[in-house]
Amino acid sequence: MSNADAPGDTRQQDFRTLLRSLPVWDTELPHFDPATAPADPLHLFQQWLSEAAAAGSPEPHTMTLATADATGRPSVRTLMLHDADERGWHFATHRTSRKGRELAVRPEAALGFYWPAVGRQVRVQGAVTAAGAEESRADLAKRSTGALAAALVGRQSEVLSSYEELEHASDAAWERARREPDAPVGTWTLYVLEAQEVEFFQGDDRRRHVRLNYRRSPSAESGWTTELLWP
Ligand SMILES: Cc1cc2nc3c(=O)[nH]c(=O)nc-3n(C[C@H](O)[C@H](O)[C@H](O)COP(=O)(O)O)c2cc1C
Repeated sequence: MSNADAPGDTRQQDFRTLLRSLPVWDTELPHFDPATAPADPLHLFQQWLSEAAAAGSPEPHTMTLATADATGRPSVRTLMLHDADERGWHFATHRTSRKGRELAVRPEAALGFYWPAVGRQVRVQGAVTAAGAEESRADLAKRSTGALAAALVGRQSEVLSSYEELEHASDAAWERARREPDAPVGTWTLYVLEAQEVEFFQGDDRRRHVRLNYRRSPSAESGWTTELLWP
C-alpha cells in the first residue's frame, strides 16, 4: 500500500513525521558581519548570489515573485532573474498572465530568494516598471530556443481545456522558434523592480540569525540607510 492509499490518520501522521525529520542547514554556514557590508544592496546581492552559486545552491537565479490584485489579494510564483543592476531586478513574463494583469493595476511587487547551501535569504520590495517592446524583445532574443518556444505558446494563466491542446501548440511553437529565432512575442514583457527595501538574512546554527535591512533614503550619501532586525 503506498502512502497515498493509507487511511487518512496514518497518512497525516507520516506526513508530520516526515516534516519533523527533514534537516535544515545541516552544513556549516558562513559568517556574515553586517559591519563589512557594502553601502549599496545591489553589490551585496550580486556577491551573495555568486557565493550561493559557488556553494552549489541549485538554481540560485530563481526567485519567488509576489504580486497582489486590485483588492489586495496576494499571489506568488517562481521566476527566473534576468539581471540585477542600477535600475533594479529584472524578470520577464507575459503581460496578459495573472501576474502581468496584477502588475498593471498595482505596479508593486516583492521578490524572495533562498539559498539553502549558504543558509541565506534575500527579500526585495519596490515599484515595478514594464520595459518597452524593443527592450523586451531584446531580452527574449538572448534566451534559449526553449524559452522562445514557451513564450510563443502564450495564453499563460488561461484555463487549458486538455493537455493535448498544449502539446499541439507547443509542437508548433518549437518548430517556429527553431525556424525564426527572433520571432516576436507581443505579450512577452521585461519588468524591472526598483528596490525600496532589500533585506539580507544570514542563518546561524544557534538561531542568532543576522538580518540586515536596507531602506532607500535619498538624503543618505549612498542613497540607502541600513538597520539590523530581530530575527
Ligand atoms: C524554476 C521556474 C522558473 C520559472 N520562470 C518563469 C519566468 O521567468 N517567467 C514566467 O513567466 N514564468 C516562469 N515560471 C512559471 C511561473 O512560476 C508561473 O507558473 C507562470 O508564470 C504563471 O504565473 P501566473 O499565473 O501567476 O501569472 C517558472 C517556473 C519555475 C518553476
